[in-house]
Formats: sequence, structure tokens, C-alpha cells
Amino acid sequence: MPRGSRAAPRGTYTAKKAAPSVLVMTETCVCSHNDSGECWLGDKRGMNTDKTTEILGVQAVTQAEAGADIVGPASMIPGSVHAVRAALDAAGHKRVAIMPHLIFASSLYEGYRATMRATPQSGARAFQIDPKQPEFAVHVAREMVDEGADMILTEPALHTVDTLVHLKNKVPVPLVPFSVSGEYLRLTNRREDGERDVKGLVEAYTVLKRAGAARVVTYGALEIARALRTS
Ligand SMILES: NCc1[nH]cc(CCC(=O)O)c1CC(=O)O
Repeated sequence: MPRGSRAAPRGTYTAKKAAPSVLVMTETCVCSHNDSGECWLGDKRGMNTDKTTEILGVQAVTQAEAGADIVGPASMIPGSVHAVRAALDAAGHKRVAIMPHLIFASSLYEGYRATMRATPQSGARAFQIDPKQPEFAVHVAREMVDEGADMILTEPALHTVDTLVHLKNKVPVPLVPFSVSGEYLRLTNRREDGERDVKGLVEAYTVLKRAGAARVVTYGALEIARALRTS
């Protein structure tokens, strides 16, 4: 067990021990680890980007030490992917890949924010992209690649499919839509036996695949795998 481990690295460590061939991807962000719920650290004067990117590097190394194969800087702060790459390399984790999160402003994050107590005190995530600006999303994605992104996660998944198609031709790395909490909650139904019916998710993810997704990240992975196995 890596030293000083809290819940998330412990989970990674336990998962890798149980199934070493399964890839573990982590989110690298401070929003669920501080009182403000913000994806950055700072004080009354505001955001301290140097301090934030430094901490993201430390967090990524902790995640890599626990066994993560792919880390996911999610603050959207320019320079954070570069800082994470530098910190990983310096700690001897050159083989750990980076999948930054390209996050669009959306109403679909409420489930996550409530569960993780990560509702931003300021009311908004400063760097998230307006979904009406696909060209700007391409610009940010290219900067992420320049900083060392090996792949890019887009979030939310369904409401940004147009941008996924757009990105597909313009960035040279795999694109991985993340079907977020609101998508999971709205597209599944509770069945009488208490399990969730995931047919709606399966239909949605075939759309994502046709649109160019390399993989899909979803809360329904286990239920979908079970449903596909018995269908
Ligand atoms: N660090 C940002 C972050 N990490 C996870 C989610 C949402 C994930 C979900 O809803 O499933 C978000 C977006 C946000 O809160 O603005």
C-alpha cells in the first residue's frame, strides 16, 4: 500500500492487485478534496495557479504510485498537463499516460458534485468551455496535446457529440467521452428487481462510437458488461 494513502489511491491499489491487467484511470483534481469545492487552490485574492498545478503533480504521482495507468488532470488550468507530465517523469513514471479532461459547462454534473461535496463556492468552474464554442474546444484540446496529453476525455458525452466529431479530425490523439452522472441518472430506469435498466445507455454509446469515440467512460460499465454478456 502506498504511503499516506486515502480512499482513492487505496481503491486503485486494491483494484490493480485484484486484476492487474485492467487499466485504472484516475481523475486528478482538487475539487473533491477542499472546502471550497473549486478545482483550484487559492485564497481571498483568488486562484493560485502555480500552487494548484504543483499539487496536481503531487496528486498524479500519488495516483501512479498506487498503480494508476492513466491519470486525468481535470482543473482545465493551462499548464496543468505539462506540470503533471513533468512530475510523473521526475518520479520515474514515464509510462503512466495522461488523459486530461476537456470539460464543457453543463447542468449534468449535479449528482457528482452532491455526492463528492464538490459544488464550486464561486458558482462556476472558471475554465470550463461554453458548448457553443466548438472551435475554442479544438484550441484547448490542441494545447493539451502540446503539453503532453496522450488522449483526451470529453465531458459530458452526449451533449458534446458535435464537438467530438469536430475534434476527431483535428487532434491526433484518441478521444474518450465521459458519460457523466446526469447522463447515467437520466438514461437508466430502476427495474422492479432494484437493478438499473441500461438499454438507454447502450443506445447512446453506440452513437458515441459512430461519432469517433475510442472508448467510453461510464458509471454503467459493470451493468452494461453484464447485460451484453447475457443478451
Ligand atoms: N473536476 C471536475 C469534475 N469532476 C467530475 C465532474 C463531473 C462528473 C460527473 O458528473 O459524473 C466534474 C465537473 C464539474 O464538477 O464541473
